[in-house]
Amino acid sequence: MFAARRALTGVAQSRAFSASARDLSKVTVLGAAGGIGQPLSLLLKLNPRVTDLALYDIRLAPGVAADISHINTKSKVTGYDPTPSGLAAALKGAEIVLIPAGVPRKPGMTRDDLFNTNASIVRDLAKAAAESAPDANILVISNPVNSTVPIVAEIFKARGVYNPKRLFGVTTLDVVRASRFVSEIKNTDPKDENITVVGGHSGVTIVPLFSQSSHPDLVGNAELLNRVQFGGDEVVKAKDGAGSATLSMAMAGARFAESLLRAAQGEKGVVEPTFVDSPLYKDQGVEFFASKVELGPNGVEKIHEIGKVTGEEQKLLDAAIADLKKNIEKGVAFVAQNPGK
Ligand SMILES: NC(=O)C1=CN([C@@H]2O[C@H](COP(=O)(O)OP(=O)(O)OC[C@H]3O[C@@H](n4cnc5c(N)ncnc54)[C@H](O)[C@@H]3O)[C@@H](O)[C@H]2O)C=CC1
Ligand SMILES: O=C([O-])CC(=O)C(=O)O
Repeated sequence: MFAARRALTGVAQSRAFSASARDLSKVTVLGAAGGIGQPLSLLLKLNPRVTDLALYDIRLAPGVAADISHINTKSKVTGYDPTPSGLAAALKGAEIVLIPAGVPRKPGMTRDDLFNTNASIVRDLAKAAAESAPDANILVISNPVNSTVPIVAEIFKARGVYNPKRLFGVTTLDVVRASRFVSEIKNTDPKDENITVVGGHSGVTIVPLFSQSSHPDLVGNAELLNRVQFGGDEVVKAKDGAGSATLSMAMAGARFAESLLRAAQGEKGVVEPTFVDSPLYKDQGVEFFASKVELGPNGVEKIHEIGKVTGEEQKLLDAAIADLKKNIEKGVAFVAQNPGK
């Protein structure tokens, strides 16, 4: 009788837990006062799936939070002070942690030129996340993504809390751009253009697979390929020293967070492109790779195969793999040589 009651209580408790876990979604933004952080936080405040929005930055997060908190949606918004305890409190209980902290490019720079500054920023934030939110989905936006994602992985591994299903490099902007650029050429609605983009998030590591779209004739369109691979440069140039893409990136980051929340709340078949710990090219020494990933309550549910590609696309993939390997190794070596405090 006692055992039966205990068993029943157990069921009731786990139901209660999953019900409340469904209802409560804390999302934390690290770097929330920046060019991406502010509009991203705004979009998250407009998302009814987010119940608790935690904003952290080394400057201005309480101000941004005060501003956003006046928006008449239900979620609670809290801005945290730039202290270790502020950071820990921002992270505690988070289901999703988005990291757009770090410096952006100026004209003439590559994303890799940001490595020296951003690697240590991401490393230190990852340490705090491993400590205070080890089970959260970590979404890395800070560049160079091809290297900052391995940095987070190494930090989590060193602390024994690495879960490859919950670490994501955000490459959504590459598919957002690809669908928009194709729609401009084809005079279609970009929402109908599903362009698969695989690889990583810089230059030649960004590989659109037009042969798998409804416009296979676009394979070999050098101008379009260049625009997709170097779309970020277009914005850096136009902003003329004042930074890189922020608004389109905020939209892409908010879309990815929304997809994760939908999947966590039980929706099936939610697929997003993302840079994850992936088996696809491990035999070639590439530990992380962006491809279509089905999301689920545990994060990564299924990593899609690349599928059929043309000879031309295979050449692009080969070039991407060579660069990716170096970018990933650079992140891993950084943590080994600079473990920090
Ligand atoms: N994954 C992607 O597709 C994209 C990535 N990015 C990258 O996102 C990053 C941020 O770009 P923006 O928002 O334009 O830069 P930003 O300079 O406007 O904002 C960065 C924010 O990070 C904050 N920050 C710096 N160190 C921090 C720390 N230790 N803890 C918390 N916050 C910290 C700064 O105070 C600032 O508010 C850059 O590295 C950029 O290259 C940008 C566009 C697309
Ligand atoms: O180009 C940059 O430096 C920012 C970025 O990652 C993008 O816009 O795709």
